[in-house]
Amino acid sequence: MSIPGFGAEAQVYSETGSKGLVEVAIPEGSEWRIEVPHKTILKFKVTEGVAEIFGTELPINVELQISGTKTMVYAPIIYETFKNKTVMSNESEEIVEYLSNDSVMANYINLHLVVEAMRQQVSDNNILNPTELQSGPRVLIVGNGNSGKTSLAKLLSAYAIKSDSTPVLVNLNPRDGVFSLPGSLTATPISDSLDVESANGWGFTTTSGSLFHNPKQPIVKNYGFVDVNENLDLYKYQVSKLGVTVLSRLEEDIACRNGGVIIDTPALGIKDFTVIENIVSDFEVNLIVVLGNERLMIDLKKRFKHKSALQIVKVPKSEGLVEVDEAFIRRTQEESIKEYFNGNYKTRLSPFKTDIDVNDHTIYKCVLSSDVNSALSFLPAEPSSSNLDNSILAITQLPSTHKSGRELLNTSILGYVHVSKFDDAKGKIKVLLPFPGGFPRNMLISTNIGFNE
Ligand SMILES: Nc1ncnc2c1ncn2[C@@H]1O[C@H](COP(=O)(O)OP(=O)(O)OP(=O)(O)O)[C@@H](O)[C@H]1O
Repeated sequence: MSIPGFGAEAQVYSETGSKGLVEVAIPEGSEWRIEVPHKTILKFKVTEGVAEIFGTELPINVELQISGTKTMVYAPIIYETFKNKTVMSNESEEIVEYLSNDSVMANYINLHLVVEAMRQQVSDNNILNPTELQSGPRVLIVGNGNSGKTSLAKLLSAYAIKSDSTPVLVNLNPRDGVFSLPGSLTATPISDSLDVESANGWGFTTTSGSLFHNPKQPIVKNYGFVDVNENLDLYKYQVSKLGVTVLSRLEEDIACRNGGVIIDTPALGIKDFTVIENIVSDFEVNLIVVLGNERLMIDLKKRFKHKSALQIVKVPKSEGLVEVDEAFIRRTQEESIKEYFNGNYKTRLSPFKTDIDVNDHTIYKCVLSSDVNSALSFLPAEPSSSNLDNSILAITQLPSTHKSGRELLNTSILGYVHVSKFDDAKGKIKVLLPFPGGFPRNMLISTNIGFNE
């Protein structure tokens, strides 16, 4: 047996007696890495000690279910020499799981402590000098694709909650859809724990029913595509509008002001410097965290050398990162869309199907940069079954009385509906709403996000 803290060897305990139940003891500082395919469910519970998934502490003796995910359970402390235990029922050959003591979590925890110290300094100042209020750290996470940016954003958010801070989490990766659907850019004040069982590990937004975790309420900007290069001008525009909203939230809300901002991004390299530069100025970023890319850190330091207040640090990438292919990403997006309307095994939602008359609504569509001269616009959509069936429509905050598509650029999104069928003859759209109620007479945007029920 190895000594905890001294390169403890991974150990998976054998059967506990009941069929299919396996006990796993996770040594302090080790990770239990798990890959569960879609449609396969892994049930497990922590029976002793302390275990967390990207910073979110798992409850003791509560069975959890995860599916369609690649993740890890981390044991941060020694608990009675080595007894951070989980029990899992693993009857599927397809689940990959192993223990590893090669973890970068200590670096990430240190990063959290640095960020938390910045918050503490700001909150002390804001108590002592209420006339000269400062804002907490605005942290931008950048790196290559699959470098662990989202995992680090989850971890910094989860640890911030544990430290009683309320940061605003900004997701600028339209592929993910955080507390919203893919295609959106969101900013969400985080004051309660994340739901590790949800489709993408973040959790639910507000619903009509009760939830196990407090729902999070994001401000949502519609981009409408999953790839930032589909319409880079529109992407940058929406990012800057979101920046204005976030900074004004910080002005108004002292808890968020002290908590600062955590920004997750799509894969960005030095060739995307203008995008990074825009984000830095839109969100008044004062700390850039580069994930495992020395060259990018050095290049950013050179380019930003005129900004003395901007710190740029590098943290290592995890060895546990797994390649996630396009098919897996698409399935995860589908699962999060399904969850948005129907909930999951713990939270059953009651989506509502209704018909709306196309003549009562104004529908605009997102445009590809390659299709138009000015990419900064939404164009009136010609409703037809070929472009509306099995698609997602965004309901904007703008009443239908507004007649200009230009104003759509400055509005936010109330929510999304799914179009299952458009009846060309009758001009009726069959839509699925997340919860019952009248369909708002607001302007609609047809997105490029498709979904088959
Ligand atoms: N230590 C770890 N052990 C096991 N899996 C991990 C670990 N860290 C991250 N992962 C998984 O690796 C995958 C890629 O990580 P993540 O999504 O955080 O990267 P990313 O840089 O945000 O990716 P992208 O650029 O595609 O948005 C995810 O499925 C994540 O859950």
